[in-house]
Amino acid sequence: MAPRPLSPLVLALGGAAAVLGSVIFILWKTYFGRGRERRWDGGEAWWGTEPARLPEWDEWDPEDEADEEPALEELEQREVLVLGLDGSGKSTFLRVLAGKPPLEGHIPTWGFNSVRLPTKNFEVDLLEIGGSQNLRFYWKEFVNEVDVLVFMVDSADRLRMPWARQELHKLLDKDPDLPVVIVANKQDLSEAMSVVELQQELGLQAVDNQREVFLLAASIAPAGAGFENPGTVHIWRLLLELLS
Ligand SMILES: Nc1nc2c(ncn2[C@@H]2O[C@H](COP(=O)(O)OP(=O)(O)OP(=O)(O)O)[C@@H](O)[C@H]2O)c(=O)[nH]1
Ligand SMILES: [Mg+2]
Repeated sequence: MAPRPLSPLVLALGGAAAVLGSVIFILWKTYFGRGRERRWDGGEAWWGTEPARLPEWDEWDPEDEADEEPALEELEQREVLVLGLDGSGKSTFLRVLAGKPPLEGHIPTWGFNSVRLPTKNFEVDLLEIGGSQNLRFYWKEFVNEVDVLVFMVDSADRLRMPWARQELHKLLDKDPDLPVVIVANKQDLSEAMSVVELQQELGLQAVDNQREVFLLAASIAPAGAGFENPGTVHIWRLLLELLS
């Protein structure tokens, strides 16, 4: 059968997607500005619910970060890309880091979303690109631009775990040196997969063990009181460790 010409609607959507991709890319470049070489020396892959070499939860004092404040223009920049399927909790993570309460319900990100957080020695720019299917195509354009990738997973979304795995591996293949923090989010839900299950389901055993890949269990927006999973603070501490 002869190939059919693309319908005007498909062409229009394709054009819109291409324009959206360029807009995201230009905004990213404008917002974050400068290209920079990464500083990674490599390291060992590590698995578990607790990040290695991090201070204990109760040792963390947010005041520490504000002890000495160099002038803003002196601060170096670090870039963190936050990806993951739609509804996995990326916007919630950025909101909580920015000190805002999680939103009720899922409001999809139709483009990108960012937050800039100053620390003692550098500023951290976190960029979320929405996880809906039409935006996933653009993810790979950004992985070479950043210092760390956070890949958010809804641990209770068992049906779509193969999709999460596929997208994750595309990104891992795109940049073999990029440190990756995989967040096994929504551990507060009863149907959530454990990190051991996720290690299997996400195909992480196959990842080169010289690569820096971390898998952290978290409940970023816990539905109830009393949860004890490491959450946003632990992820943040690990990011600071990797970015230093
Ligand atoms: N139970 C539970 N719900 C969570 C958790 N984290 C986020 N959510 C909820 O999951 C839903 C989706 O969260 P978002 O942060 O909007 O997801 P997203 O990854 O930004 O989605 P897109 O922008 O569409 O890619 C919201 O209703 C959140 O409140 C968690 O740890 N536990
Ligand atoms: Mg979002």
